[in-house]
Amino acid sequence: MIKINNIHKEFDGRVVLDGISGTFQQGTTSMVIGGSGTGKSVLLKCMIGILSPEKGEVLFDGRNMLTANSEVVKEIRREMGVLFQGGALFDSKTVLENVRFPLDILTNQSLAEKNEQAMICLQRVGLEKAAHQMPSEISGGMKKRVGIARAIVMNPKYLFCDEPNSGLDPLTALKIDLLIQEITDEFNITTVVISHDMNSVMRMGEYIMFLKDGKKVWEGTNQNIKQAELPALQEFISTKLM
Ligand SMILES: Nc1ncnc2c1ncn2[C@@H]1O[C@H](COP(=O)(O)OP(=O)(O)OP(=O)(O)O)[C@@H](O)[C@H]1O
Repeated sequence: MIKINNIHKEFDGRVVLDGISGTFQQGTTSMVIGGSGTGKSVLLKCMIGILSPEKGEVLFDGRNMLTANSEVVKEIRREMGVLFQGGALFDSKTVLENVRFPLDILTNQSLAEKNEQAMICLQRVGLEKAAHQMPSEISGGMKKRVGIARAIVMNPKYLFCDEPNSGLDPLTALKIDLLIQEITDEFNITTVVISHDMNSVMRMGEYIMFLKDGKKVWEGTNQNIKQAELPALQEFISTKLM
């Protein structure tokens, strides 16, 4: 479980996150949604430790990432998988080498062990046949799946996905959503997804946090989001479903 408490983040005196709190449960796909520039990516970066908020707590099963000693921070980082927007693959590495990369830098395993683990993850996302291809030779949806395989190669307890569907056609987007949900269930991961895509929100949002102007203005589930009476949320839903 990840709990965030009262997260504040400013850039040059401009408040971008204004006291965000919420709980992301284990084995659940949670979503952070909101319009452009409302602070979703900054929140994700504060949660994964790329940015430091001025105030607040980010608790990974009780361990506060912001005040923990460097050993604990390292331990939490090793338990995290991140799927970056656009996949963020290394163009000069093969698919297999991309997936193996976290093992290369974070473990002392032999090459054979690392390749085996990377292949298991590639099989899990249905891409074992593409192992020796270069990223430039595969489609956008396949790149996302490689990104997912890389994000799970260290058996993460926490999975963060920044706009996993951006740039994909609806059918491929659906497949990526299902894959993220299946993996979350199968490995009992605490998954946090940032998305603009209302179809994804309706499919995956077991817990949804809606941000507006750096504030959490609503939280709920995909079961009750359409009944929410907040005008800003209704507007967001109606424009995204058009
Ligand atoms: N490193 C930074 N320095 C200064 N301002 C930043 C920085 N990163 C983000 N911001 C500002 O913080 C605000 C929130 O940005 P953020 O990227 O979190 O929005 P978002 O909700 O993810 O939007 P989008 O859906 O368009 O990606 C924006 O006004 C952005 O310009």
